[in-house]
Amino acid sequence: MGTVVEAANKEAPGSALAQKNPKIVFVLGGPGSGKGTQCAKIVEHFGYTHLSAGDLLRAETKSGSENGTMIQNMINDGKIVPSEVTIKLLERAILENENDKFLIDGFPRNEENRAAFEAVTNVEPEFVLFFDCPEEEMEKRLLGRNQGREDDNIDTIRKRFKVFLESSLPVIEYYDSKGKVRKIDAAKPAEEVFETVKALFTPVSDKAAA
Ligand SMILES: Nc1ncnc2c1ncn2[C@@H]1O[C@H](COP(=O)(O)OP(=O)(O)O)[C@@H](O)[C@H]1O
Ligand SMILES: Nc1ccn([C@@H]2O[C@H](COP(=O)(O)OP(=O)(O)O)[C@@H](O)[C@H]2O)c(=O)n1
Ligand SMILES: [Mg+2]
Repeated sequence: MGTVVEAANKEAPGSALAQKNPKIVFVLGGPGSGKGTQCAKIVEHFGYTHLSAGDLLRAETKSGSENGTMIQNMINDGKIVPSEVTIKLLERAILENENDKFLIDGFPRNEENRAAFEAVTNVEPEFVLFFDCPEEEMEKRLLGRNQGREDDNIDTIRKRFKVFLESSLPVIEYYDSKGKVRKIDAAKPAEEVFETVKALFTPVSDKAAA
């Protein structure tokens, strides 16, 4: 971890990303909690750009890049890809886009992700959406997802749940201690979940006017 963070610290103050200073919302929750589904709705209503770390990593495996095989193997085993790789993809996607509001879905997924991103960008998330959903509901959704994902099989799903509990929940706890977490009951139907989400993105002044 040291090397990524050290390198990033050197880069941080004048980096292109730090200069752009984008507005960022992290979207977290277990596999199958509905992150991608809710992000699509937020994009539609609130003009954010959705960046899914998993989608960026999957695209990279198909690009024939030197890291492709390593990324594919880690995804198939439910493991978290080294931060350096994921952050480069996120950084590029943010800089390529003229929008300055981003939903970063499925990142940071562990302490290394979190610390390295903070060091590179010097950017704090506005807040962190946490989709809270029971494991048995998430398992049911993942087994029914039908997006042709190689990691949506029961063996890999179990590994992903373990990684979520051991590595991702501590990141959520970290942001919770800073008062940044907006926890949402994600076990309800998607439209009902979005009603709660919507309230978080609607400015207080608009709510008063409505
Ligand atoms: N609230 C919900 N209730 C039931 N099914 C849902 C809900 N939200 C999403 N789904 C379905 O569950 C699966 C996983 O959702 P997805 O948004 O891909 O989750 P994530 O990105 O957190 O893994 C998809 O097939 C999606 O259509
Ligand atoms: N920050 C991240 C996000 C995803 N990933 C990898 O990509 C896989 C799929 O992530 P995803 O966010 O698309 O998965 P879901 O939570 O949407 O089901 C993860 O299980 C990890 O192997 C990662 O290594 N680091
Ligand atoms: Mg997803």
